[in-house]
Amino acid sequence: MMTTPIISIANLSKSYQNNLVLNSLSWDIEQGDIVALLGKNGAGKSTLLETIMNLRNGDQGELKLWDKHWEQLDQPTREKIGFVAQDIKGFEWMRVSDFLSYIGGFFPTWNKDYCEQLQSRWNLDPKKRVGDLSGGQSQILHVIQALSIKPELLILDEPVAHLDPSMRRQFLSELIELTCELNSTVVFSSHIVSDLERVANKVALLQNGIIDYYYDVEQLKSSIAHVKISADIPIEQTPLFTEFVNWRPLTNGATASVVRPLESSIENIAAQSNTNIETTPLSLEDWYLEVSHAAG
Ligand SMILES: Nc1ncnc2c1ncn2[C@@H]1O[C@H](COP(=O)(O)OP(=O)(O)OP(=O)(O)O)[C@@H](O)[C@H]1O
Repeated sequence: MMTTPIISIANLSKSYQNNLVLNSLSWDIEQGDIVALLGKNGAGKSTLLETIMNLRNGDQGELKLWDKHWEQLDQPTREKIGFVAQDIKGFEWMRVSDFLSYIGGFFPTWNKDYCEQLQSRWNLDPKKRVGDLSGGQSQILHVIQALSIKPELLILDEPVAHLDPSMRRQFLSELIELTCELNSTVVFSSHIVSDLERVANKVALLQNGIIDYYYDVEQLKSSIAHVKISADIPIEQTPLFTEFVNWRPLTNGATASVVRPLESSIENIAAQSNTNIETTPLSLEDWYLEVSHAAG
């Protein structure tokens, strides 16, 4: 059954002076998905997420949330969206509890009890001043703020960037568990592959100004592999092998990496190309290295 995507982007472009950051990017995100948006530093993740949030304007293209342009979204719908920007400053003199009640005052959907539960769950001291929080605690504060409206759509720009490695995974998985209880759709950016494992069900890779890869995580994990093709002669990459990158012909075959789910099975490809193909599974980490290397 076809459903309307919760976020629908068509041919979105955005440049800063001569720097083309988004290049006719199209992307649909379905209701209920937990999407990890990967991309190198400077790939344009913040630009994309802030454009989705209507905080930046694209130069061209179309963006719809719940099948409506921003100007058509009514206030109750806008209040179903939680957003955590990358670095948030301000209100430094306020105590955590005062800050949260102040912000809560702007949202009819604010759930005070839930907000307090989250503060104790993540050990955020309500008496501390916002300006005295560590980078990680400040991120937790803003995630609590975004969750306290029980959002239907939650957009997080590098939500765990300031947490130490042991906390990153734990906090992210608790956060996603909570959003699953709320049935929220979540998009979070990161440049670290291990952040998405066991947390996201979809992975998107932003590079060269487009969503170059967008797959179901499990489907992708079961497809990606390093392959060694054996033959009597060097094998060049042909149109049959579009899901492969880093193709290297050898005197007796070739090596390459499968980086997208294959249209046909490896056995079929081997039979069609009259070769023998050995595969070694790739980790998502290796996949990310291979695809970003291939993109240059
Ligand atoms: N306001 C701005 N004015 C000019 N250039 C900008 C502006 N904001 C971003 N850029 C440039 O656009 C590109 C993309 O930046 P963006 O912050 O969207 O990337 P990112 O993927 O979020 O990076 P990171 O992972 O480092 O946060 C970078 O080259 C950046 O320098």
